[in-house]
Amino acid sequence: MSEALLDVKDLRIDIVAGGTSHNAVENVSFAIGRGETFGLVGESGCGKSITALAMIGLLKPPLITSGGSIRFKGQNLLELSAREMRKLRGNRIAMIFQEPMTALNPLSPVGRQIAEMFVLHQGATWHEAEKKAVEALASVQVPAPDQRVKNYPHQMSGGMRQRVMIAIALACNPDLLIADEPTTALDVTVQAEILKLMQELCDARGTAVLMISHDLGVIAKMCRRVGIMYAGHMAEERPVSDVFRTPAHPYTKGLLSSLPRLGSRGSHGRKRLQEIEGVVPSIADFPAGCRFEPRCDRASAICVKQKPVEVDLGNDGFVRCFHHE
Ligand SMILES: Nc1ncnc2c1ncn2[C@@H]1O[C@H](COP(=O)(O)OP(=O)(O)OP(=O)(O)O)[C@@H](O)[C@H]1O
Repeated sequence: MSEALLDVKDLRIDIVAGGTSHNAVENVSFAIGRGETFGLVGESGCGKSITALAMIGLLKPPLITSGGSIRFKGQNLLELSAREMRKLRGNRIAMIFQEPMTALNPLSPVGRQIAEMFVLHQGATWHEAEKKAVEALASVQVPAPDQRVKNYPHQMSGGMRQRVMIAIALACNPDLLIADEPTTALDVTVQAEILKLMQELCDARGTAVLMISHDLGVIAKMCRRVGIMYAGHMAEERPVSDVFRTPAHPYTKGLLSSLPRLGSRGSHGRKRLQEIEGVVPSIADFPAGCRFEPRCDRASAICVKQKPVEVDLGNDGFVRCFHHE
């Protein structure tokens, strides 16, 4: 990859409270090229969302970034002031959350919330910004956008609200869009429409996407490369096609074998992972060695004692496992 747009190196996030500290994310590294769509996948609680929040400077105590770097266009975001980060957020890096209702302001018409982006980041007047908001709503295929701009979030369906979130996120043509489980709260047909829309808009604008999901199926459709997280570690990171053809980490194998077969569908990630025995350990109980060791059928003595390091698999991929395939 030529110089990456985003380059996360050895990111570490700890939970520090009441005089104790627990590690939540450790040694997480990945890079995203300009215009590339990268997927981050893993079970609930593995640290996907807090990794994303760290990238836009929205991590709040007790969570703190305690190591590593997040370089965006060469600049380490962890060194920026709150003011500098505010200028970047929503402008060059935007984020779409799982539940638009919590991200949107319930007391403000959606058009106003879109317009705010143009005023805040592009110096537009409110008059100009409100005109642009209608165009932005049309670009996410909301019918009668000139009327819909006056709606409050509760007057819209879940799918329409998520379209509004996409309009807000893409208003300033960001270089990077972080989409954290953007369709999990929606029903299947709407999910597919929203993902297609997001992909088309980002492709057309050359926007890079960090797509976060518990669903490897969604990632496979949208992304070229994927990072598979387990209990705050990156287990494997590779082109999606390689992961499907030759999964290297035992956890990845488990994830793949619990994907629903064609024609069946499970809507909850947790159910799909039933083929891997056991549950993700809680943060306070992370094993000292490999964090997947208690659930792993290939584990040996070294896995109990030592943390696996990155093993280069070629073709821009690595795995962290002593007994990888
Ligand atoms: N504010 C907080 N205080 C303490 N612990 C937190 C806080 N937010 C998240 N955590 C913990 O950090 C870990 C990682 O959470 P995170 O939300 O990133 O997981 P995730 O992989 O995105 O899962 P999900 O798909 O359910 O959102 C979890 O164990 C979670 O309980």
